[in-house]
Amino acid sequence: MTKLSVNINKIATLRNSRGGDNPNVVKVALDCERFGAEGITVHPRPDERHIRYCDVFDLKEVVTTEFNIEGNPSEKKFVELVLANKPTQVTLVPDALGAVTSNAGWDTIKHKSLLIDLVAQFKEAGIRTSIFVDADVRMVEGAKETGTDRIELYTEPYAENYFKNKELAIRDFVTAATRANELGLGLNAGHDLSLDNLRYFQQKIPNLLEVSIGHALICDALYLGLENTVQLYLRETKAED
Ligand SMILES: CC(=O)[C@@H](O)[C@H](O)COP(=O)(O)O
Ligand SMILES: NCC(=O)COP(=O)(O)O
Repeated sequence: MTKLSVNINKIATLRNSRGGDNPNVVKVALDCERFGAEGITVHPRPDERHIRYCDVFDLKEVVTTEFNIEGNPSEKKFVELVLANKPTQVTLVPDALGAVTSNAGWDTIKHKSLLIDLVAQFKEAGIRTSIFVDADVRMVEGAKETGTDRIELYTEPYAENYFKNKELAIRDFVTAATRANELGLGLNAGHDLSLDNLRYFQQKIPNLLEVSIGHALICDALYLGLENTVQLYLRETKAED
């Protein structure tokens, strides 16, 4: 069954825009859990444009579902933050410093030794590991070599092509997911998933354990309300054929 992890980055974006504490990210996280969210995801970036490092400590104290921290482990401060908070899962993302948002998965072949060391460090601390990868079988196989528990398929290319040709848009993701299943890798997915494209994705992708969704969900909540929106997304993650 695919779990829904709500990414609350954009709540922090709104909070930071006025320098105060409204909306309060801890309250929103707890409300999302109360509305049915099966996880909370945050992505503290080095410039703290939205989620701040201090938010992670506050959230760790109260989140009772799966807590997923995403970020670039090339930043020593990020590694220290994760080890200090010991979330359910850490998702390693190769973001360039000035990137507007995450826009690519790891080259798990080129960065194999770095990833092996990082995965070992986090697993030794009892933290489940996930590596953000493109829907590329070579990158999936490279991820397996790192010892990671899971991969997260970067789904922006799927979302971008969904309305043009959904069968074509999903093709590489089914191939990559099938290979991950064969290798015994747990399978997550995220980036630009939405109420439009989520049901088809989760129905076609074998053994999808988790989707982490933020931007579209928070945008939808502006019109549909947060409780209703969380439950609409939950329904899409559980929809049978
Ligand atoms: C890794 C990924 O695709 C997203 O989880 C990312 O967290 C989005 O980051 P922004 O919210 O900063 O766009
Ligand atoms: N890992 C994907 C995530 O957490 C949220 O991505 P998005 O839905 O904000 O694009």
